[in-house]
Amino acid sequence: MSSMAPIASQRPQGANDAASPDALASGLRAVHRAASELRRGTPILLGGPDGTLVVAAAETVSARGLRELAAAARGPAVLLLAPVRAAAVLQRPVPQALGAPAVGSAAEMGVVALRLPPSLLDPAALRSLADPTAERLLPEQPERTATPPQALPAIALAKLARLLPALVVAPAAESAASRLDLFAVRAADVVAYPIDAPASLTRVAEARVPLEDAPEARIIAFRAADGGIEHLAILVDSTAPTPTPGAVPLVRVHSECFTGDLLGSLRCDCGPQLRGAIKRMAADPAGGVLLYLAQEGRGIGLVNKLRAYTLQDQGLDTLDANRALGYGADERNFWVAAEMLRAIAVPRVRLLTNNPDKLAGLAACGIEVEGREAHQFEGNGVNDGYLETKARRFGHLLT
Ligand SMILES: Nc1nc2c(ncn2[C@@H]2O[C@H](COP(=O)(O)OP(=O)(O)OP(=O)(O)O)[C@@H](O)[C@H]2O)c(=O)[nH]1
Ligand SMILES: [Zn+2]
Repeated sequence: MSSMAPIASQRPQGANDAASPDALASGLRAVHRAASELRRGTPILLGGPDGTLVVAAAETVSARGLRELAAAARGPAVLLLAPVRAAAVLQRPVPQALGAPAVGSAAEMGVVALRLPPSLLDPAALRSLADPTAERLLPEQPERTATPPQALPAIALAKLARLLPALVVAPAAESAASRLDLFAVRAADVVAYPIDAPASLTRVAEARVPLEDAPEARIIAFRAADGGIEHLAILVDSTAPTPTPGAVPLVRVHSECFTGDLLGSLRCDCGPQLRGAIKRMAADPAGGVLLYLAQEGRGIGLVNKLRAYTLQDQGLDTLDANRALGYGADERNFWVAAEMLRAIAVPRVRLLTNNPDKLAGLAACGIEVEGREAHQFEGNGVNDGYLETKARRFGHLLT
């Protein structure tokens, strides 16, 4: 495949199939730009079939952003929160259906709207409502109200921006976009993003990078049309005495973990899994491929992972900490991995993992998973509870 050709070989059903490559790229770019606006505290417009919302992130919005939001609105602002966070803010128990939803189930998603009295339309109060690690006494309690249209895509956009899924929104006035120079994005592009972004990957660079445990390793970088962070494929040639090139390779799908991979954090098992996978691939007669995906913190981003760690120090486990922030237990999908494997002509794999969702996820994306090899490391005294939670609540396979 030419290095600049898009990899959109097998776009899944449900994506915007009629879209030309140009339309696809402009939709992706618009989502990425809207996410950046939210990250810097600026409101955006989110347009859908039932009208347009003006949207700002509770975590980042400034007093100026709130004034811009009010100027663009034709109705009162409400706060959108994920159901588990809303239940905490309202000081009510999490509804039964949400107490123990299956990982990745529809019950994990959802959105609740709260009316915002004027005393809470203030950046510090909004941050406190959004962030369970930054709670403080508020002058008033918000009340539940009707959920506006486009609430779900709005929450999805906050998650793509790796912000807390907590948004101040209001119905937008007709002329808001032109009058106030706010960036506008279509809800349909936000919804299609998780599938369209992997379909737009291109190979952008490749180099030989000898590694301590794999002297012949090569790294290939892939970039999506949104301009986001690149994903990497690390090709590990076999150093076994009798290599069998062409045999089904060992593949590890590894989500980035700054703390574990780079700093040697003892909270997780990512560092040993990363280095251990490369060592194992080099020793395997078939060699291997390690896909290093820009999906820090199971897709919630480093900042939210640090917040999740604070909640874990207060007694929650890794799964409930994600949910308390308003995120699902695992926000990843593995389309990116499948597209990268297709691009390097590896349609069949032996997968190095304990995670049954990775096996199912890759298979659902068209990769033939010929077998699984366990990739288990002993606890280190700090991560024992984390490993136990992965086995008990995420269903990780122990052998
Ligand atoms: N949100 C969150 N993410 C975490 C936590 N601990 C580790 N991670 C992230 O989890 C990801 C690591 O998961 P993977 O190495 O793909 O492993 P896995 O899903 O456990 O499956 P295996 O293939 O069996 O290792 C990385 O992105 C880490 O940053 C945590 O407590 N909270
Ligand atoms: Zn980790």
